[in-house]
Amino acid sequence: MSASAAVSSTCAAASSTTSRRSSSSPASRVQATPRRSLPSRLVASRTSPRSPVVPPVYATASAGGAGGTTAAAARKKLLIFDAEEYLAESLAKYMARLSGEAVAERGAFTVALSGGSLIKALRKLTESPYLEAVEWSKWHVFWVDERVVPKDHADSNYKLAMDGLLSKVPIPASQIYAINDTLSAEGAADEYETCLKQLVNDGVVAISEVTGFPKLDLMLLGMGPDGHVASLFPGHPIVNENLKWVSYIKDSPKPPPERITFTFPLVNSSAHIALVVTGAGKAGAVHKAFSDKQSSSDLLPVEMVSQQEGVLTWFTDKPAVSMLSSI
Ligand SMILES: O=C(O)[C@H](O)[C@@H](O)[C@H](O)[C@H](O)COP(=O)(O)O
Repeated sequence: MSASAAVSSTCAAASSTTSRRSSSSPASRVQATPRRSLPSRLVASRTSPRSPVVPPVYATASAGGAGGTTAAAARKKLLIFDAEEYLAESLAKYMARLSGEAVAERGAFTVALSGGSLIKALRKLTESPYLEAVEWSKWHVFWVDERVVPKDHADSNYKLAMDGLLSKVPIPASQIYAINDTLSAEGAADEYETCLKQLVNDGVVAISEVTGFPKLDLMLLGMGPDGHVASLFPGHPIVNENLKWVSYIKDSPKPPPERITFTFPLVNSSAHIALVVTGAGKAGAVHKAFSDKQSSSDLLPVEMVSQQEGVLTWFTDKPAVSMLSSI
């Protein structure tokens, strides 16, 4: 059995089996060097001697864009990096800062992962100084979207994250909320929502006073060339779901077809959202997302990412923004 399959925690089971699983998971077996509890401002200012953070070449709020309101635009930040290496370093620093702030404020850091290239971009978190400085024991990890496949399947976002990140940092296994891969897509989505409700009741997950939906500290999104985020695809009715926290699809245009996904009201209730978008294949969708000429009738899913509170930060590279004329 693979390392990722060995951790069989599901969202529903997590709260009742905390102590048993936390002592036996690959994640909890990681022997990090003794953690130095640094204030978040210090964590944020540290850089790795091997790969110094190189400032992004451009950073701004968009002139208009998704959501349309001036307030929403003012909370959008575009970071463009010369190399993926610098993006990864900056992303780790950003996450360490947010983690430090959330732990200081609420005693927990709630973060949702996507699949795809994002996980590779998180690799610096497994290295010094982040491995030692981040309070991993306070992390609660969710999936923005997940493919409905067994957890040890090559298509599983859980496996991807476990192999690339979660098996290398000491987050208690009971705080890693995988979907129940024995259920149908519908059943898994319902159970995941129930799990979130339980964690809201337990005070682990906050609730947005503005929207009434759960307010995770950080939502990490990738974007497809078609402008999809999570498993919210262009033209699919799921993008208009406004009641459920977690929903499902059985006809995803990106394989595999069956997935569960956070809905837009949940995504947009987050305290922070990071959109990690690299490569020339994404340039068209990035261009549309930053265009001033938007109409609500043809919004790409990425253009529907618009928080009620908090900041949306784009982590990009030059190829991804190559169609933005003002840069
Ligand atoms: O499970 C999934 O398919 C993802 O969550 C999906 O939303 C992904 O983030 C984008 O497709 C971007 O993927 P890339 O970064 O690999 O292009």
